[in-house]
Amino acid sequence: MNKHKSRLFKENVLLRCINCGSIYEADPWLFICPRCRGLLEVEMPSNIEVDFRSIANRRMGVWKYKELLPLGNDIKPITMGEGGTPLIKLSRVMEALNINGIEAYVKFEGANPTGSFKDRGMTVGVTIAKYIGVKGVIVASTGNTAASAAAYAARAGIKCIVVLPKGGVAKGKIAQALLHGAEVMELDGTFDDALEEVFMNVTSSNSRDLYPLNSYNPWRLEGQKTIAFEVVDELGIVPDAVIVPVGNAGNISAIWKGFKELYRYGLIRELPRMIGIQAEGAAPLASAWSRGLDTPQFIEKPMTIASAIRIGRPVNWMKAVRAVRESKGTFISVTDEEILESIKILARFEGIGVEPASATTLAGLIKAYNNGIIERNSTVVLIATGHALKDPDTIIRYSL
Ligand SMILES: Cc1ncc(COP(=O)(O)O)c(C=O)c1O
Ligand SMILES: N[C@@H](CCOP(=O)(O)O)C(=O)O
Repeated sequence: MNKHKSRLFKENVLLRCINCGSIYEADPWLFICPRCRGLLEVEMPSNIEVDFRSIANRRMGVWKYKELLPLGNDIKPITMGEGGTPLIKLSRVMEALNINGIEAYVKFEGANPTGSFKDRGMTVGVTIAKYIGVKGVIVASTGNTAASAAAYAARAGIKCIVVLPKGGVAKGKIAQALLHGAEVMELDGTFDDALEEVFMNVTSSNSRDLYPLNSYNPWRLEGQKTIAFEVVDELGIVPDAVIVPVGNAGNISAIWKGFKELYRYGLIRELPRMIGIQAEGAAPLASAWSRGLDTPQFIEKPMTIASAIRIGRPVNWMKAVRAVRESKGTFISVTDEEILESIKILARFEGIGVEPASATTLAGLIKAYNNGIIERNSTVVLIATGHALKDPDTIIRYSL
């Protein structure tokens, strides 16, 4: 029997506060800077021995890039082969929309085991939860985080508690959480209220029975940065722009972190522009951006048909604003009508079925092209975050 437990984190992995820059030792339970209450981000070691060619024979997916993840090399992951999602070139859509001179791809995250990009984060987050020996995991959710946490917790043999905004979650996602045995609690209020409840409970309690896996947990976001790795690995170039739906704002931050790390390790020579898309009724970041404000104006009652991104107080707003600013990108808002139309276009012209939040990316591309934000001869990747089957009611209600 091996008496020495493998190290949870690689040597020289640290946590850095994104607000005051304080540095801390890697700690699975540290989420917020004790000095200034800013969010933390994982700082990877300054050099890493890996390049895309040396791992070319490995199976695609999150763990293909294990050298670029903070977990110790001997840690056994809780995995279902997540990641390695298709990168689908758009052709008929571009013709139909008369968008010329742009090469556009959809990174179809709906092909993950539970049908959304959250699986990339959960494989890392639940692996940590299992290693540290908690009884279970806890999340607030608009649905996909819940479905994913529930499935990975089931695979790890631990509990999962999900707190959902009552009436605010698409049916497919609630069904998944229940199917995988999660304890589902509904709260009268918004997702933001639910997240605050979970956050306050976890941080104010001394108990370490339940491990929180929302995106204020910087370790979970490490799994999501592999979207950037896969895009470069498969395309063979760095796209000019990456278009990402923005809700709690963790994913755009994680993807940008992934690109920056590739750059820092000398694996790429350019960086893409990050374009974050919000739905008009839930656009604290896009509306602040368009007014030239530094901080978002939070929305008490966010409203959009895209329930996954019906979020008024994005917990990762500071990371996301930094990603967009550093990358010389932008935030854009799109209407519900534009979202519905984009679902239909992707489905009819390319056979790609996405949930409403994901369709913001095509709506955003159309706007960005029409406004000259994306120039001719650009290569653009749209991150289609979740599968159409997540939200069948919207498809039927709007006769899509
Ligand atoms: C399908 C889907 N797309 C986009 C998002 C937005 O991602 P983020 O919260 O990381 O901004 C979410 C969840 O928030 C989601 O479930
Ligand atoms: N859309 C999300 C909202 C929660 O985001 P998280 O990244 O903080 O978990 C969901 O699916 O619940």
